[in-house]
Amino acid sequence: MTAGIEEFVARRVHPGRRWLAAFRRPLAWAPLGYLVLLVAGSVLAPVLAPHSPVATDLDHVLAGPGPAHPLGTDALGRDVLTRLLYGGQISLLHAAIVVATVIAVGVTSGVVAGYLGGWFDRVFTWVVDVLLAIPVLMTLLVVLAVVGEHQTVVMIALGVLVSPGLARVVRGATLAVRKELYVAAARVCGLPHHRIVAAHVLPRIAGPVVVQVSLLAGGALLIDAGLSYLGFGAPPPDPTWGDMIAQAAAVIDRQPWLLVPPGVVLGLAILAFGLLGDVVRDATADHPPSPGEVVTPSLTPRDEPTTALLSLRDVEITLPGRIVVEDLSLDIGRGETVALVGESGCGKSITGRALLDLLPAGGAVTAGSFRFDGVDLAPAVPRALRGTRIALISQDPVAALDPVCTVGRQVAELVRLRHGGSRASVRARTLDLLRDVNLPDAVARRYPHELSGGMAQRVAIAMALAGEPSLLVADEPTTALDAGVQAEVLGLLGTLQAERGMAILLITHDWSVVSSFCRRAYVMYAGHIVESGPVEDLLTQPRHPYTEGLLGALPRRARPGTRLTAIPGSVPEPGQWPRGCHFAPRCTLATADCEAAPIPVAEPAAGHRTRCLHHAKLLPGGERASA
Ligand SMILES: Nc1ncnc2c1ncn2[C@@H]1O[C@H](COP(=O)(O)OP(=O)(O)OP(=O)(O)O)[C@@H](O)[C@H]1O
Repeated sequence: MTAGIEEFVARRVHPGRRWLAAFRRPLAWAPLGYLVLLVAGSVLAPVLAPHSPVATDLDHVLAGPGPAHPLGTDALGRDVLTRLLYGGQISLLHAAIVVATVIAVGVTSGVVAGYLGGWFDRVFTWVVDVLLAIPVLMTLLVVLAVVGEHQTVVMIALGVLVSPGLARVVRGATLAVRKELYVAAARVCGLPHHRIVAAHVLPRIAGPVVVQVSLLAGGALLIDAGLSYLGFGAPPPDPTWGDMIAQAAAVIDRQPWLLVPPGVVLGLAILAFGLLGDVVRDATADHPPSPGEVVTPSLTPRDEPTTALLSLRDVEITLPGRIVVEDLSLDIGRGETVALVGESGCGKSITGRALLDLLPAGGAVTAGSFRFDGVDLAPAVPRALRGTRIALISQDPVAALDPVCTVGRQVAELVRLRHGGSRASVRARTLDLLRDVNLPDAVARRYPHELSGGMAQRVAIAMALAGEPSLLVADEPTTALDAGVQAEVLGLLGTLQAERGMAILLITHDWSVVSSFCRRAYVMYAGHIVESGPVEDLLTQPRHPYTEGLLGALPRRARPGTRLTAIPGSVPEPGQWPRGCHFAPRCTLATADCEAAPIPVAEPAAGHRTRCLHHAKLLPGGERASA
């Protein structure tokens, strides 16, 4: 495993186990236990309290702790312990109202802004900036002046005023999760947004949210006590902790002890919320991974073209400010495996993503036609097709899996979405899918970090198969795997394809994968398809100097004693392409004509097309052959 992958996996240790580990420490239980005690004491105050909270004992005014009054009495002879217990009812309820409001407003708006992005996010950021500039206490005093007698409204107002801080944290965390491949994979699989948020976003941002909320709860208790202290709290005679502190402060010279019980209870409650936040932060921090496993390979490629399933004609794909794919025409038959091959940066992945309407932000198909199963799909693929008729697997399967869900749950989620049915039937179908990709049932209980690269890719394939797609876009599905596992995964794809009659667009830069797995291939260079045809013809008789150059650089095709040839230069960036042939600046056959105007596509042999004016020179006996 490379350092990068280790690092990646380290971020993906399942949080459930971390939380269990974190709560094994006494430090974690102490604050939780204290808060549970406080809540229980307040709720059970009518049962536990030795006196009524308003009963006065004028014979024992400002008494210290004693048998009749374990924590003493206040200036009116009321039992301090009783008032502490009852006071918790109001103080904790107020804190709970603030927390509930903050969660409802802050978490909801933060998640929506982070997940949707775009104009909503821009408006959200602007509003949050404005709200953060408003002084909370000053505004609260205005609210108190207007609706001071309605304490619930005051607490809701406090929640709204402090929620922008949490909303900003939540937005940031959601933005990070939204960029994860498994969220893109869930979208590709057609999961609705609310399900993606519930299943994949919220569990990942739960840590920061709980930390923030626990700190806010402590802060809310403090503000509530402060308001009571200032006389804006619940009206007498109902006790609150803040009110008790205010009364104790008034007689501090006569009975300093009176300040201790409410001060300690309140102080410890605030400390407990803070410590709880620390525990949650530790629980959601990164930990080292468990080692993966190794699987063994076998290869059984299949490829039988039938009638056209997908046809692209003269397609142009634009990313912000530049065209990245131009004049692209491509056909894939039903059940056919077609390769899209070329150097890095030629536009292969962008083409594959356009088929699923998954272009980067600002990207669009800006010209051409796009037919799938006889239906014109331009300018974009309907979302309903994603994950059902057209599915995607990528080169980083672990990143496409949600690290906090078991494999079984992730596959089952898609099975339920696609086919519905009872719990038992979803489970049976899930296990069938895993068996189809040669994974044992036990894998359903594992988390993504417990899988080897090959196993993770099998799971990704199982998830892609859940919708029973007619076309699978496989974007470098074996690049991250070692040679043996690579062959095994390709073999599996071949078997599944033969069994299901599914077409595959295999995006790769590896000619050995092309030759062992596909019968037809499209060679892509700098946004153009420069050559296409049967793989055998491309390998034995390339009709474009770029294809020839790629093949000439393959070590296994070199004759002993001869030097490997490499194509000089590098692929030009979009926007820096020549007007005519994009390959001309690197081509040894190029003439002035090549750069003068766009090059028409020629078909020198049936089904074998090239975008080269000089393709005849590559034939045996041609200029290149005799050179
Ligand atoms: N998210 C993006 N934002 C801006 N430009 C992008 C983005 N993704 C790709 N591009 C650009 O689009 C062009 C084609 O990229 P693409 O990823 O399709 O190439 P590729 O042939 O698949 O290469 P690789 O095998 O390295 O993925 C490149 O110039 C690349 O810089």
